[in-house]
Amino acid sequence: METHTPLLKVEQVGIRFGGLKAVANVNMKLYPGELVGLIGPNGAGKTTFFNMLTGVYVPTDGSIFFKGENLRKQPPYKITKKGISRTFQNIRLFEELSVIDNVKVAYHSLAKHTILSSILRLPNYFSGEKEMDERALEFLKLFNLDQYRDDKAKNLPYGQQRRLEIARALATNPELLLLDEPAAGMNPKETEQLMDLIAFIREKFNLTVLLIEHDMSLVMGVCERIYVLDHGQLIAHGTPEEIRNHPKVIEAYLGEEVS
Ligand SMILES: Nc1ncnc2c1ncn2[C@@H]1O[C@H](COP(=O)(O)OP(=O)(O)OP(=O)(O)O)[C@@H](O)[C@H]1O
Repeated sequence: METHTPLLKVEQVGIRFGGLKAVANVNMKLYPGELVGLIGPNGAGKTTFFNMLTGVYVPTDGSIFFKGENLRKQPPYKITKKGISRTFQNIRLFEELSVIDNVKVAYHSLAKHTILSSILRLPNYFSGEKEMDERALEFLKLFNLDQYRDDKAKNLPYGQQRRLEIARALATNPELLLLDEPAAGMNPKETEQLMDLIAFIREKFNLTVLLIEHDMSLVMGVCERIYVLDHGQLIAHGTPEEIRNHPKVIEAYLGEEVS
């Protein structure tokens, strides 16, 4: 694995909010095709780390390289175009839009037709729209959401909304997919199906996936490697087996079940 060039290289990254060091000295390498977990107790800095990877926050220290390019001060939309896509811990769908439109908005910027041709309803507008409909529908089918295509996103059952968020994140053609607690609020069966789906889309779309999860047992089942944050610091990284038995991890999760 170490012989490949990393897709993502994070060097000594940190961020302060006033006096609070939310994340400090984090190093991480993700190689193409890996499914890697990022775990840690509440408030450990996991979401803040995602926010730095996606340009929502500019790190106070360190560098983030994606395909060799420094992402410093790149705005979120440019980072998305470069190939990093994410979902959020709290679902962020366009609630009033239909299920299919939630997917279509994600890749509207990649559409071939121009604004003028859509205003004038020129033929390439219709062929472009048709192509987008077909592509969006393919994503929906993959996620078993096609039967809901015209329903408002807010009317989907909770578990389906979570799946729709992932479908939308995929529609921007990412190479790196960041999933922030995708199974939050799901029942065990939905969670298991979701983990299978994540493993499947990783293969199908040649993705590298970084998965935030609070529940250790869940990440242990699907991830090849795991990074552990606690109080903003990386306290361990390794295989699930190494993490399971790591004294610092056990200490950080003291009082919680490490399965
Ligand atoms: N914009 C901000 N301003 C001030 N403090 C912040 C900001 N964003 C995050 N923090 C703080 O940074 C720390 C890390 O928070 P973060 O949400 O990244 O943790 P987390 O590991 O994702 O937690 P959880 O598992 O509960 O989601 C917390 O103390 C949080 O209050």
